[in-house]
Amino acid sequence: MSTAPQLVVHRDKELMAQAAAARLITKIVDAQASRGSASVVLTGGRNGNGLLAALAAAPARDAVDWSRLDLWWGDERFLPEGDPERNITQAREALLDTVPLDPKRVHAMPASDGPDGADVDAAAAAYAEELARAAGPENHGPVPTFDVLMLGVGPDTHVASLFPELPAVRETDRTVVGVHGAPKPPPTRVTLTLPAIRAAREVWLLAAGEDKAQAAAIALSGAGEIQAPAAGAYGRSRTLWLLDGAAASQLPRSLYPPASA
Ligand SMILES: O=C1O[C@H](COP(=O)(O)O)[C@@H](O)[C@H](O)[C@H]1O
Repeated sequence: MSTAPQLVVHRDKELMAQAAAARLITKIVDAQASRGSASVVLTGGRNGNGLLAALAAAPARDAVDWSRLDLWWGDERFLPEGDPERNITQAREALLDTVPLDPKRVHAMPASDGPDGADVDAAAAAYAEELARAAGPENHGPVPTFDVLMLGVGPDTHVASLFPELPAVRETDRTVVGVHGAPKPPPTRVTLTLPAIRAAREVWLLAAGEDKAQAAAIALSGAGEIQAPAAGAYGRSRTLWLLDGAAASQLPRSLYPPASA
């Protein structure tokens, strides 16, 4: 069942990143207190990396037990290990190299020079198996119940590497698929599918900047998920849109009324 989106609009993208980082720290600490460990799915893109950089700069980051955190990715650009355009390379630079993570709990999506070579579909299947191995009987299917799954929203409403009208966004069975011919470079990618995204307890969609305004308005105004993939991203218990004022500027008044004078 879908959870209705809740909106939080911050003044600007810096404040949004700082507030989202604070929110994430609290979620991780709470999950570790109640379940022993936490699992978070990271996103690439400007807003996702902004959040990680804000987290790296937050003194409260020391409240997290980094050794009891599983990190997964929502999507990856299918490029060689260490390529500066890979989402994990950017995440390492922004945060991961500065905190004491357990390397066994950092679940990178495969690279194009990994065990499956340039076969992106085999790489996607391998990641699906890794997720399935991590899922326990308490989970609802072949993916763990992630505590928080974050998604950047592209100006075309794409989330992860689910682009409008491409086959990946229509996938109802597999949890991870290879993407061929993405409109945003690089064309070859690996992505979680909507069913895998919806296994998360909380899904957070990050949208800051004027170039996200139209996408946010479309996705939050009842568009279909095939045309607007962000509209199909929701969590089991919560779906949270974290926006800045610029990204919220085209939302219908019923969703985001103008502040009273
Ligand atoms: O290519 C990608 O783009 C989206 C959105 O990125 P942004 O820079 O427009 O915020 C991102 O969420 C995704 O993970 C990434 O692979």
